[in-house]
Amino acid sequence: MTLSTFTITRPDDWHLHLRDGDALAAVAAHSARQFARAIVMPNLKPPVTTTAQALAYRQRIADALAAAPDAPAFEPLMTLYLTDNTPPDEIARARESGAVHAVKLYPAGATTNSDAGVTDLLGKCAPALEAMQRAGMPLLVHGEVTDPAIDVFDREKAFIDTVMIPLRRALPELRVVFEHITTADAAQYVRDAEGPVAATITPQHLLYNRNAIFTGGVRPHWYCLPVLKREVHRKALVEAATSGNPRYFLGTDSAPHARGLKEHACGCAGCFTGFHAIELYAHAFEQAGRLDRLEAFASFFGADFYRLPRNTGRLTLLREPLRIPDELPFGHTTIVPLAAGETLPWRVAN
Ligand SMILES: NC(=O)N[C@@H](CC(=O)O)C(=O)O
Ligand SMILES: [Zn+2]
Ligand SMILES: [Zn+2]
Repeated sequence: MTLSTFTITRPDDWHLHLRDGDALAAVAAHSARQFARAIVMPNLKPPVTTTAQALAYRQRIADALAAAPDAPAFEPLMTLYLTDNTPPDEIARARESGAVHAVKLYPAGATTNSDAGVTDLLGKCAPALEAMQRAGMPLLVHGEVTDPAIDVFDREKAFIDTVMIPLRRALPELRVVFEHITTADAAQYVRDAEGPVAATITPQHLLYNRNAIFTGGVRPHWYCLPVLKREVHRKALVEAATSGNPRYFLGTDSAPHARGLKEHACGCAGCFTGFHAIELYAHAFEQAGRLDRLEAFASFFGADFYRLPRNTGRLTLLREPLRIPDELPFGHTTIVPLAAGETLPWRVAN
């Protein structure tokens, strides 16, 4: 039987870039329309490295939402940007604030606004990591090595071997989320590893393989990091996301960049899915014949990992075509959502 409506517990987004200023004002309400809460990434310029900065950023998000007409209630869950110099005290302050829910590792140079990131994780960050392990504060990981000698498609796998395994051997009780996994290797690592480890999976990595970046020409709106991989990896991610294993949960990695900075000689990495994320996931799960597993992936497993209550609100999807706009307003410019101009089979009911 083909469903015509589909209702789930209101989902959360466990990996979201909201940016700041005009960009924040342009994108925040899109996420609030779908999600009750989101883990908000700290890679602003300058990065959010202290609890005081995280609290100020949280207020700017609240202000942006208050200014947006009819944005539903939305709770930003804040994060800190780990640096070589993060003091253990800052972890204690973060925990006490009740507003900071995780600390993000960007290997220096790995991705957008990662210049202030970590150069030597166990060498420089051991005091902060030990404090996090004690406090039960999750470490969120952009899991790619930055060695230019390693092929860009192999950087996630190399990260598992050279960083993730030694990290988790040194700090076995540290809670770790392997963010935006893109390979069968990462899915398998997370499935089989001992201890408190989980992973987020984006809609683009469930729906597309790397051919999408090169279909008839170079397609910058499909370029994100970690870059899309081969079909065998996409299939493994679909298998993981729809498996019912609570270690895998929703994190869009919606990463807005102005149109002109994507369609550029050196285009920014990041797919903007904040407008239509849950519809993209619904499409991916339905294609896999597992729409019944969407709710736990989107609304239960992340909250459980973060030790937060599950949401009580609901979100209804209608089987009505959603044409993805060619572009959307973005401050003084525009932004192009992933798969602009295409049509999805589900859309969120108003
Ligand atoms: N995913 C991306 O391609 N880009 C993200 C950074 C990140 O999550 O790595 C961004 O902030 O633009
Ligand atoms: Zn990342
Ligand atoms: Zn991200």
